[in-house]
Amino acid sequence: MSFSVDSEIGRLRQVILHRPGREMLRLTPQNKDSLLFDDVLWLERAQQEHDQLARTLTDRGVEVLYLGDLLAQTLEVAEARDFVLANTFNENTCGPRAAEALHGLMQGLPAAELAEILVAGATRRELQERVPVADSLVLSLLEDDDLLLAPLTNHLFTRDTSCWVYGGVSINSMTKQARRRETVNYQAIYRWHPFFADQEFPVWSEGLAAGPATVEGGDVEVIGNGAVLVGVSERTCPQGVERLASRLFTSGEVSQVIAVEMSRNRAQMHLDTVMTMVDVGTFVKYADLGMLPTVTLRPDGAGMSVTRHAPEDMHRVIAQALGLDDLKVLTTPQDSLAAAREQWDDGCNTLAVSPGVVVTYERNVATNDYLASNGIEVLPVPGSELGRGRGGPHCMSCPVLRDPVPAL
Ligand SMILES: NC(=O)NCCC[C@H](N)C(=O)O
Repeated sequence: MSFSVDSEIGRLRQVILHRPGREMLRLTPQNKDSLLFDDVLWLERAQQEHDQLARTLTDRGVEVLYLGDLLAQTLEVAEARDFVLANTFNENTCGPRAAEALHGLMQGLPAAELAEILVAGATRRELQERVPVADSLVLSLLEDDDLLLAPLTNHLFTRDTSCWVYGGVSINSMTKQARRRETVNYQAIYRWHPFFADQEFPVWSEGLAAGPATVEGGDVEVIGNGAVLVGVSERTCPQGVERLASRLFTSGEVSQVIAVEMSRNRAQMHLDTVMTMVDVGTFVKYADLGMLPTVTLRPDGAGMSVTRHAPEDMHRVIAQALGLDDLKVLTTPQDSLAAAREQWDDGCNTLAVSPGVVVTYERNVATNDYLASNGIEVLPVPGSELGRGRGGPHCMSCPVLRDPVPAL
């Protein structure tokens, strides 16, 4: 079988999710900001909510692959384990003394236990109980409950760290320190997990190697017809977009990339926090986003052409990329206070399971009603706990396989 995501809305067949786990128990009022959460969360309830998201998908025939399982199975492969450990426990991250001891300890753990620690992180106490290290300056300056290995609380948002674009995957270099180690885990999974290792597919970005040319998957929307929409945002920089575009153009699979120039702020950290595709030629869009400048990149000989468009042309530019005269843009009629609240709660962050059928957070009542009144089938899921990390169904899902959208 091969993997392919050639639209945002084709029938979803396979998706990677991450069920929140013990990493969330590390969140405190003191560290939540650096871990990119707005509050601590109640893990059991978050897991119930997440299970309901997964059930909603499986009820629609979607196969759910869990990141925790993929990582554990990957770590059974010796080369994968070496790669992950070398990029997690090394002299730059732990200092030479602790790195040596921890590397040795982790090499000996069963794969499932190691996978759990890599995501949940580890405190000085937890590590010292297993392998006492007397000569580490790094460990000696930590308190017992300080985290030497940070928890990966944002693995929950599987969309961002890797994203499938037509027949290949972009393993992304992440902007925020709290998310950089997620990339290590995905690089190992895509290279060594038998599910992926046995297949041929292009890798548009090899993760860590992209360094400061950051792209996050929440900014990448595969709108179809050989086009990709990418937000230039708080998280995705122009260098990253240009690099991704040149790889996509070389493959011949993509004929244009439209970069959307966004403001840089946390509430709108990725394009999918303000705008997602819900049906053929149809987007849901945050009321106060307005019209944004866009830049169209197209292959041009060995290079690319770069065409800037005024903000008022935003919808027309996207429509033309889809071969349409205009877009249908669904913007919930509500005052800007209500609109800002629903945007904060990921009202526009929908995950399509097929054209015109989307999973959304149930709390965004006005947006959900508006979508339904425009013929979109809404599958609401709870998100009171999950939403504390500022991501909705689109952020929490990495589609690996979608059917092509049937011709109208
Ligand atoms: N695509 C998305 O918008 N993902 C949400 C990511 C939330 C996460 N707490 C972050 O700040 O990166």
